[in-house]
Amino acid sequence: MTATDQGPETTEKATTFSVAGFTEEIERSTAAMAEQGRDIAGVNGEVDKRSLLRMLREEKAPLYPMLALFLLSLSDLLHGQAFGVYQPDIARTFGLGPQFFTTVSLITQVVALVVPLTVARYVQNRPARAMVMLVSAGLWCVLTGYTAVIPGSLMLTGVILLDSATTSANHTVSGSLMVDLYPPRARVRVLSVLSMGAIAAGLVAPGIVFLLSGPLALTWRGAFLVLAALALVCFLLSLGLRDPGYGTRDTELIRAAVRENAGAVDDTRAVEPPGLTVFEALRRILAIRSMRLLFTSGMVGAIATPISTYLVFYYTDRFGLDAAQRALLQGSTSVVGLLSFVLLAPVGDRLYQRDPKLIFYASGAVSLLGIVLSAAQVFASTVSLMVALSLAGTALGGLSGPAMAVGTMSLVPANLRAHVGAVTALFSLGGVAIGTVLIGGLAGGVGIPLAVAIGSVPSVIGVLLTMRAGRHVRADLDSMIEAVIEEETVQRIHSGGGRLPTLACRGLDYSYGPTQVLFGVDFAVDEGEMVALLGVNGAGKSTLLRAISGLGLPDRGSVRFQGHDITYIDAERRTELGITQIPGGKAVFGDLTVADNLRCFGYTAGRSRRNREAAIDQVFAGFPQLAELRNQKAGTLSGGQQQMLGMGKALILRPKLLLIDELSLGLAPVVVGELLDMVRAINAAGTAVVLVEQSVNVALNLAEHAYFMEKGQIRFDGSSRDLLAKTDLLRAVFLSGASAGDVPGVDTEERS
Ligand SMILES: Nc1ncnc2c1ncn2[C@@H]1O[C@H](COP(=O)(O)OP(=O)(O)OP(=O)(O)O)[C@@H](O)[C@H]1O
Repeated sequence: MTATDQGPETTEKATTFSVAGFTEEIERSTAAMAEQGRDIAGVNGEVDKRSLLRMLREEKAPLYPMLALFLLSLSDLLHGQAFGVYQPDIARTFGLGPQFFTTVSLITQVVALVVPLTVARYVQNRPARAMVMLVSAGLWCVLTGYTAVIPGSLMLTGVILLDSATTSANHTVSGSLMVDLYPPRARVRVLSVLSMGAIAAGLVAPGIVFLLSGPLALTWRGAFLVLAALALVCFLLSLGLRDPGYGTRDTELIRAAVRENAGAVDDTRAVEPPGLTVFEALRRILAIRSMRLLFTSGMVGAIATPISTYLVFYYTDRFGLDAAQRALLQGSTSVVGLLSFVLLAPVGDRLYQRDPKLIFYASGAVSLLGIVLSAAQVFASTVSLMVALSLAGTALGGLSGPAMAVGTMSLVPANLRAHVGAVTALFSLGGVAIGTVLIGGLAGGVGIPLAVAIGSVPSVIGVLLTMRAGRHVRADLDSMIEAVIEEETVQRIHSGGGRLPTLACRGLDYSYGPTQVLFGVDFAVDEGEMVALLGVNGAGKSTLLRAISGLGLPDRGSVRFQGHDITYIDAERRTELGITQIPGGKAVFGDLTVADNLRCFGYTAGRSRRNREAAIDQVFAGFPQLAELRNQKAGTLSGGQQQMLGMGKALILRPKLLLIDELSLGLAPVVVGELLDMVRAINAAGTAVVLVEQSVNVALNLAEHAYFMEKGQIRFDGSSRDLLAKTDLLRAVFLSGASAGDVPGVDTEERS
């Protein structure tokens, strides 16, 4: 539970309900396992001083996957390079102008947006990342080979698009696969080695292309054939790459530790977490505060992306650099980048292991320096100064690059890590689009030097956001680890024969914008139970219902339905799972007739026409008043009749959990009586009910189990009878003037 200085300190527990034990068991387990979880996840602050090779040997992490990942990136690079270099020759052969390539490139941008999200969703609950990479690499061979004999521009378009799709698919899964292949403390160094490999290959690839077109005098078709053969070699050598499964070297080990702690041998998962849709996965990732800041930082920072293109033009014009000199500058940048990885990546790794937030700060500092150096280039008076400034920026990149990439992945649940790249691409594409217009406009208007200086401002804001993200990283890593422990504890409780509550909310924090209104709320409802949720105006009752029904997302904590984590599941999917909410006073479609309103609920339940009409007849039998008004528009009904119609929703959907907000508000006692009879009948048929009420009488007459909320916290969790004895709590409700009824145990004097 979140410690907070707001609101009351403790929850009074008057009676122990079976569900209370559930939340407490999870609380105990997460507290007991947190330190071990951090240790397994490699974020306990201890720096592992073993050499990479020794660590990999001791932790039984083979080198082969690293080699395969390198070969696949090499293959990616070679065929990409070939397209880049031979584009003008291909264009000449088919009589194509730059228009053709810019149009195709625009479509590839769309592909690059759609494919990552689709692939990330595909692999979310399937360890198929190695397969995605190998299929992509296989297709590159075919596409590169086919390009050698390509007949015309139509097929060329197809090849370019398929190539872009497979490249995006490959990039989407590679980082997440590497993370699962190697132990947490080796990851930054493994990624550094792979990055160095990619830079080295980037230096060699142009040489190969030069060799093919220069000394060997091959046409572009011949060169593509040779490159296809090289890609084939890379593909064949990588065929042994396998997906080890999600979280095998972190979250699965934490789960095993929880099992061991519980003395359990059975590792089956009785309560499978429901898969998330793309939208739900995005919501899940964006609910992580540091990730939200990082994505925003990425978007804002990307505004400056076009600056590098303008700088190239600027060098060329100002210092008259020819192609060879530009290539030399490019080559030296790669060499400096390589050195930077060799020398600085180990420092970044140590910083990350000591405290992940340090790498966020270091990354911010490096970027800030990079921005200053890049802006200073436009004011350099000589080529050598300009080159020195450009290289100085690159020289620092190795410090934070790999550690930031690993740190970012570690914040996200294992099976959603492939989504990180996809979301990053989405955000930065927005930034690039803004930057293209902004920097382009500025360069034309005020000249390149001033445009570069002004364009650097968003980058500085991006840096500040990255540093701010660093402040939340520790808490977010802990939440991730806690969620894994909680998930496994639920499995243990279930497989140990324990009962899972119908609903269990744990440690819910909820905010509207900057205002936090729920503070560490624990709330559970047993199977078939009727629970009253009481509290004064503004205590947070409706907000809690929002988090349960999926109308709003908590900042922290979990919502479980029959053991399944549904915290980030869409409201409609919750309805399908069996959660229905009847919101106070606004439960109907005013423009539709009574009968059509009921039919709408029937469609939601996906019932057959016959069953739907039978269920509607049942509602009319329960509320004869509604039967008489069946063809009247719902908006013209009285408040009580509208509530009856709303209640019809529950009769038709037959949920497992029914949430009712303010049933009795403003209604005549006789109407309330009728509605309550129906609530009793629904509950007696097996539906668990949460009744949010301000009328203490109504709630406590109906429910045996009651919660009392105050200032966003649960103040009381126990039997209604015991709550009635808490006159100090109930007085607050009365003083708010919400109830007119008499409450046994609260005399008139106390109420005044
Ligand atoms: N959409 C919103 N935007 C901003 N603040 C909100 C919003 N909805 C509720 N709040 C605030 O959140 C707090 C909790 O409100 P909530 O409606 O959950 O309380 P409640 O216990 O259900 O009270 P009531 O019975 O008055 O609805 C209140 O301070 C309220 O002003």
